[in-house]
Amino acid sequence: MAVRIEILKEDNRTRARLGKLHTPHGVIETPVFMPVGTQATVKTMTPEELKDLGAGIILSNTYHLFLRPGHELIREAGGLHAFMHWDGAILTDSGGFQVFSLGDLRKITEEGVEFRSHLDGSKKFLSPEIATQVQMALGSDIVMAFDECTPYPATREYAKASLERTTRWLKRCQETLTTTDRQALFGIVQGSMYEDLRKQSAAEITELDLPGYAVGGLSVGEPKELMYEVLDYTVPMLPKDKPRYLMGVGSPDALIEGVMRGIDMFDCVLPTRIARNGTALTRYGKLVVRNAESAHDFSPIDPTCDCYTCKNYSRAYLRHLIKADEILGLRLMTIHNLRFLTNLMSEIRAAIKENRLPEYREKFFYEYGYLK
Ligand SMILES: CNc1nc2cc(C(N)=O)ccc2[nH]1
Ligand SMILES: [Zn+2]
Repeated sequence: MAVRIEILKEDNRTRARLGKLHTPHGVIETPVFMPVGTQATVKTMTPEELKDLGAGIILSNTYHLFLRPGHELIREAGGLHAFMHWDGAILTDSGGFQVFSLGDLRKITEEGVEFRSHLDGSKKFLSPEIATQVQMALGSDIVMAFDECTPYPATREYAKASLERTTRWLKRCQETLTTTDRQALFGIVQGSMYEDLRKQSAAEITELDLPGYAVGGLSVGEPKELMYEVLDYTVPMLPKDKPRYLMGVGSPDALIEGVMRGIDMFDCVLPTRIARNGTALTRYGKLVVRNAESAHDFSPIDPTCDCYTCKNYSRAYLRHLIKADEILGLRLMTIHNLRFLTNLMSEIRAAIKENRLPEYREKFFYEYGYLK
């Protein structure tokens, strides 16, 4: 079954859209934040807990599963859904980004990328064909094209050569897939921070009439204002009737700004990663529960939050668990941060529905402390 988006409403003052993403493993309301489950698990969460938190789609990483336990084992298990007991939707990244940021990079050729595993230093090779075949073995619902996430900053020359190779690699990914499976392949627009190169990449990628498009090459160290500027001119280059996915984003403010600019899907490791080191997201900004200020604070992280953690545990107890390196601390903080984000996204969807997204942004940014 093809992956497609049903646009329910276009905001009248911004580029935001309210939609439903139809996938072989369920229909997901958009805009949506996808929790990251890099190694076939959203760290410390059971699939049932993820469902209770409101998650309908998660991201998993080809690079990590290719290295361990290997895609053949997961195929043998009946695919990633069966292997990890998750019956919601799964989007898999292609491994391109990790190869450039995790593996000990050896060399990029037209054929693909040779690298050393970050696990044991052994030589590995990923190509558009291999990355696509791995994702098919995993049985993911949304397959990301094998691309080069152009580093930041990049010269125009490098960015141009890089985006053109990404387009050639995308065509090779497409050729690897059967006609049916092509309905799961999302292309990724590159072009770094150059408007004309983004235009070239978007034109080349959208020519292939894919089921969805990602904006890549962002959240790679550039200032947030620059990311927003690139989105301002790049998103309108993408077809309105297809899902738009902003990779690696983000923080609450970036989620709202991305939605305002027409993005439907987001993923980011930050909320679950900072949870495990004791930082909670709240509507009033970040709360570092491991700080001394929480030691005698017997109130919840956020009294307005409906999550299991805020209903049953105090900041003092969470601080104790985190400082004592207790596993329950990792779990309770993750539950809160994921629930915070699914609540944020449903508040954003309600604001779009009721034509009050700009006002919602103002209120959120003021409370969150972004507008002094
Ligand atoms: C955390 N930032 C981030 N930027 C990304 C860009 C890509 C990409 N393929 O351009 C993939 C994952 C990414 N994660
Ligand atoms: Zn909570």
